[in-house]
Amino acid sequence: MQLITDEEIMKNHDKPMIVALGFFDGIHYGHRVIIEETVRQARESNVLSGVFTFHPHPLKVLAPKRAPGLITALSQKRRILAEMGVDRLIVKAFTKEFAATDFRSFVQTYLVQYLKVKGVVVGEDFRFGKESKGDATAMKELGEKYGFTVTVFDTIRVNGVEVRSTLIRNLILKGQMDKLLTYLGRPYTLVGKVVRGDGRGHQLGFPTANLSLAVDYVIPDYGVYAGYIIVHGKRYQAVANIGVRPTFAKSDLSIEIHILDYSGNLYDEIVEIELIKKIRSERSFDSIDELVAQIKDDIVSTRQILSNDITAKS
Ligand SMILES: Cc1cc2nc3c(=O)[nH]c(=O)nc-3n(C[C@H](O)[C@H](O)[C@H](O)COP(=O)(O)O)c2cc1C
Ligand SMILES: Nc1ncnc2c1ncn2[C@@H]1O[C@H](COP(=O)(O)OP(=O)(O)O)[C@@H](O)[C@H]1O
Repeated sequence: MQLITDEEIMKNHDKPMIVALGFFDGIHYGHRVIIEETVRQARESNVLSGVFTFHPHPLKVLAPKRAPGLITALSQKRRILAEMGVDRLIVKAFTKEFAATDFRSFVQTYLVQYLKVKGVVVGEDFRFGKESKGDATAMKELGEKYGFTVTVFDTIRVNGVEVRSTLIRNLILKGQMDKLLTYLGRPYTLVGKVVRGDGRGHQLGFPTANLSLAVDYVIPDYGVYAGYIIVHGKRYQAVANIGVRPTFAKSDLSIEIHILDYSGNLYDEIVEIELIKKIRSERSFDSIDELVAQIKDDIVSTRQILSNDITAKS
């Protein structure tokens, strides 16, 4: 998959393309339907398939206080889209200046003049251009004017529920990872770098890799989760504590992962954790012995949960 960013967008691309437009945070089940249709149409018409997205999240620029936590970092979107067979990922830097572009000139300049778009695929709630004045109806009119097709999808439902990024975010916030799988189509995954902590994990007998997150992710409900960690492309069973470690009178957010049946140095490695199921809430223990006994129990629960895990890849 070819990545096209800012300056490269403003060139004349000669190969025609059918493009899905949106921020696509999470690339959840609904997004996948839109993107799969884009790839299908492109193959049928023998043109390139593309996803046109923005970075960072528009609200991060326009109203930072209202910006939601992210479900996917750009690097994750990139990998998922490549796996889906998308030919081009176009990432437009979202700036205040760009946000002031009239929706007609966005279409005329970016889609028609530079990208030679033959078709556009969007969800019914897609809004674009200055003050979000452009919508699906406007896109259809512009399609007729410039000669590209416009496919508009109603919001996709699963089990009668509309799948939206907000729904996914709320399930993460509530720690409902198993329910989330239905709507996201894969486990919630966070990318980060392993940094040094207080060195207490080894003393407890359970070393924990401390994750410094790559982006402002949606932070799951504080607690202990069974899941996996991916290191150098290899997947290990793991148990994660997400919270503030009240036992040690700490208050900053920490994401700590103990990897089952593993020893090795992970400092400075970029790793990915997949959260499969919440085991319990984080709590304060009266003694280290009690915490250690509970961690042992958490590990037993983790093994049991992962032995029944439908996402386990053998
Ligand atoms: C499975 C697991 C569960 C944990 N649960 C809690 C908890 O409920 N409350 C708490 O204060 N610390 C808990 N911890 C401890 C901290 O997350 C952390 O491992 C410990 O403070 C060591 O920190 P360090 O890596 O910075 O040395 C848990 C650790 C693990 C591995
Ligand atoms: N099974 C394991 N799970 C997690 N980290 C491990 C494991 N074995 C070794 N390590 C290493 O130990 C480090 C964590 O040890 P710990 O005593 O908790 O120190 P810190 O407080 O710096 O995180 C990890 O960052 C990793 O490099």
